Amino acid sequence: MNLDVKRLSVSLGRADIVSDLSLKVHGKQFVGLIGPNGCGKSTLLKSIYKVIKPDRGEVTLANTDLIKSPPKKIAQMMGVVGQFNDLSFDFAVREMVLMGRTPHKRMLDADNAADLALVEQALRQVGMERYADRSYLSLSGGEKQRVILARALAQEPKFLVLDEPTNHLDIKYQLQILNIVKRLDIGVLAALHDLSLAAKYCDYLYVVKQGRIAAEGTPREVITRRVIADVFEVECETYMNPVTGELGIAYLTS
Ligand SMILES: Nc1ncnc2c1ncn2[C@@H]1O[C@H](COP(=O)(O)OP(=O)(O)OP(=O)(O)O)[C@@H](O)[C@H]1O
Repeated sequence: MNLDVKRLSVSLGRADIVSDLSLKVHGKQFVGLIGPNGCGKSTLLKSIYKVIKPDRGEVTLANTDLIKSPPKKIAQMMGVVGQFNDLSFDFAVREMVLMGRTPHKRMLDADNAADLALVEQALRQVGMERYADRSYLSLSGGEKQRVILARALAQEPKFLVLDEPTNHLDIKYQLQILNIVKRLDIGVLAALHDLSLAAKYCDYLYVVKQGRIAAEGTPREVITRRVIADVFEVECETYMNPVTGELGIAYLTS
């Protein structure tokens, strides 16, 4: 299932936040968006999952026009884990995750045993099965994040959009969540702040600067001294980690 964003522009208030931006996720690629605070990553993702209406451009997922399609049709294909997960009303954790099944149901359809089994499985995947009866609002930030991912997993998405999915998570759960997402073997577009995690998990990266793509390529192609200095205004050296064989980044700006 390919995601194709073509020449997308979004303005908020009077400011141009995303300008003529194009990107692609091919098939089951895990694609990362990296870039400094305020560069437009969330705005771009929100235009993809329909919270913001872009001024111009096209967004298609498997040839479905996401800008024109009804939200329910999109939710049958795409799961979303946004950046802020607070609610005005409280729900039990199990109810929250059950909401992931809604796009696959008709109005007034009751939840069935298969739905509940998917919910239990999703909660187990994120290590939250013991919290099923807890109130969602009583959870810590990291626990909420894992429940929101469980809701997206219960949705059985064919494509996932993640906005800083490891925000709030300790290192165990950062790795666990990204491993779960990677193993789903579906297309993923994720905004990530941690460049080492982006390098470890992403097949391809887009670097966003002031609402435009400043660089794109594999992690080794784009996480370079020059790009990091240009986009993040931080001096660094990159190296091959001798223990893991992965790309390492040593930050030198004091
Ligand atoms: N309603 C709005 N009116 C004007 N500007 C806005 C509005 N909403 C967001 N912005 C601005 O748009 C810019 C991009 O915000 P966005 O949340 O997309 O950035 P981001 O790259 O996701 O940042 P972060 O890494 O901090 O999450 C920011 O400068 C933000 O202040």
